[in-house]
Amino acid sequence: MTDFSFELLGADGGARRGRVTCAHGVIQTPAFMPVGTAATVKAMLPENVAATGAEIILGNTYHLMLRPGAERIARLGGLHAFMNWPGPILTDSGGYQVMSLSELRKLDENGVTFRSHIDGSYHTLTPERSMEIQHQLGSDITMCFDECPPYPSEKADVARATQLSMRWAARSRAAFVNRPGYGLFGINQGGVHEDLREQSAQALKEIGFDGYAIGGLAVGEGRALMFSTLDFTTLMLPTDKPRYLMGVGKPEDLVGAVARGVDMFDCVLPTRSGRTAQAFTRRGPVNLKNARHGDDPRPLDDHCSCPTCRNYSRAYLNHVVKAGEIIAAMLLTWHNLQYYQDLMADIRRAIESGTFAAFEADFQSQYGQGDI
Ligand SMILES: O=c1[nH]cnc2cc3nc(NCCN4CCOCC4)[nH]c3cc12
Ligand SMILES: [Zn+2]
Repeated sequence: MTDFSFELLGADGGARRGRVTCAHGVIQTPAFMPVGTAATVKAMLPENVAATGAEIILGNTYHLMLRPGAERIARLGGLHAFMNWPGPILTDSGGYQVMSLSELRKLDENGVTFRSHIDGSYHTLTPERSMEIQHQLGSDITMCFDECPPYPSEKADVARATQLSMRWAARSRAAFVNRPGYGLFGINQGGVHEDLREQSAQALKEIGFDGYAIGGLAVGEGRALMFSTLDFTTLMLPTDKPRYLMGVGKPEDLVGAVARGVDMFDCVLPTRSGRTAQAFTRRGPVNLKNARHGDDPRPLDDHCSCPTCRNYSRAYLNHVVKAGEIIAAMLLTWHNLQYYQDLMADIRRAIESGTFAAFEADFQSQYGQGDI
């Protein structure tokens, strides 16, 4: 079995072109990970997720530990077999979703005790239990257990959460089952504060990880503050390891974050929007509920090769959206995932050819135009 590795293949300004190798395959970076929360990328068959060009998907520990249970998935052969996704899987640690989804009971040095949003049962997540669950799922990339402070927060509380997260990072590292091909990523915290980000980066580098995520962002701080925080944070992280910006984001966020040295992304936006009638196109988002599409025979995006754009008109999409038909979620989700993967492929090609700055300028001029 090959070891977990990251190769930096090239750079163009701050943008990097790389390749991650892990147990279940190779990931070209910059990469976007579709979110497969409850062992499914909603409204998509796994083979069709792969057809969009996605090479790695994200699974949520919080959801899977509550239902159907990590031990059950392990008994059934692990998450790859269970959900029929043979490629790489990254799982989050569960911490962030406990804070945003469960009826939080208590957070202390040991971990978090909470009630399930599904049936009210009590559960505890600690760094050790999170590592055990992610091991049972068989994730190629395991995330450290951390605490993501809300925004805005007093700097003192960001410092407290950051220092706790660094102690939890050490416990995560100690509990992680080392296997060739399987990696553990640390998560940099510190809010929007350069000194706290530096302390966190130092702590993580001393422990040593296979990749470094940037947490604590995309929590309401806004794009300008996210980008200004990235401007100094990515430079603190090792250049020879992947950098993963958690929960991001909109197409404009992806392009701007790649320019600032980010290699990996995940976000529910393309799939969630697919279920709420929003489609992404190279000229910006389009709401298919809008009556103006009712007689429009054109495809969503005549530059897109997905089945939705090859076979259906905007008029049809408007109809099935208004009728609440299941195919609406299928077609719009597929298109959105294809749009995100095509954007990442264009970004990778631009970095390879040393034209990323021109690509970014062209993207910004087109994307903001609004729909045709
Ligand atoms: O520090 C973090 N640690 C561990 N997981 C995270 C996940 C995160 N996800 C976001 N933002 C998600 C924003 N989404 C945008 C689309 O709509 C849903 C929310 N920020 C995040 C920060 C962290
Ligand atoms: Zn399409």
